[in-house]
Amino acid sequence: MNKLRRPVIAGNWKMYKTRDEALQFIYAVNQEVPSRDLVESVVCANDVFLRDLVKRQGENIKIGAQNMHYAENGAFTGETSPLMLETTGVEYVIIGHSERRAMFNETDETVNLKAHAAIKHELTPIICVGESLEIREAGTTDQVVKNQVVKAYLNIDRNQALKTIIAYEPIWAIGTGKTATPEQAEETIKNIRGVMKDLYGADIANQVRILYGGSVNTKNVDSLLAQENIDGALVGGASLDAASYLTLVNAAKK
Ligand SMILES: O=C[C@H](O)COP(=O)(O)O
Repeated sequence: MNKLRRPVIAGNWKMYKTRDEALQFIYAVNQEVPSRDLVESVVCANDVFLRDLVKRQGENIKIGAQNMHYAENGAFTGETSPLMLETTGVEYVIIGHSERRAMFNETDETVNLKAHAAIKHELTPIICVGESLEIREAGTTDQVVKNQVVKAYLNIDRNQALKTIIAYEPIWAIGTGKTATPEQAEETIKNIRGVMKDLYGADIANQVRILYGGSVNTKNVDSLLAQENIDGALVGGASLDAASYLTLVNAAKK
């Protein structure tokens, strides 16, 4: 792909896979994923067996969580804190996925608090933004996504911003089989990079990785990653199968 920035392929397993299935996946891909110098290969799994996966991860694949609370502890029944995630050894955490925004009360404010908490605990936040179909049809995608990005990065400084990854996921493309065209994805991601430039300057904006997510699969990955500003993918369904995941990470190799 010959990318300016090191590509990232992050699988988001959502609420799929038992512990045994997850471990089998890791055993299957450990020796097969390309060197980390070429592509950052990540899978984000359920909290219950994160520690088991981290123990068995090879040097070229890393494990992430799919969410966390922003507080270090407190009366938050059922939640996982950044301190707790730290003890599992994970290196990444997805923040603000549209499913969490839609079903679990995630807001731009909590996304920002979680981004701060992740950075503080040396977890790489994969910060999700993206518009609904109504917004795209109304022609206000750029404004809405800009607003999400600005709010997510409130009081995050330049050095901290460098430690983040953004995932642009149009809600209408998630799990629907309806991928944004490479040009649509590139246009919005270029706009996001412009927002980062306004916030932090060109040097930072040019280093932050921005991924596309939404029905990425082995057939469309090449055309999406061929776009100048798309640095990888956040992948749901197509990350569940080891062979499919390996095709995606190999496609993203520099
Ligand atoms: O986090 C991943 C996204 O929700 C995309 O899911 P999908 O690849 O199944 O459309």
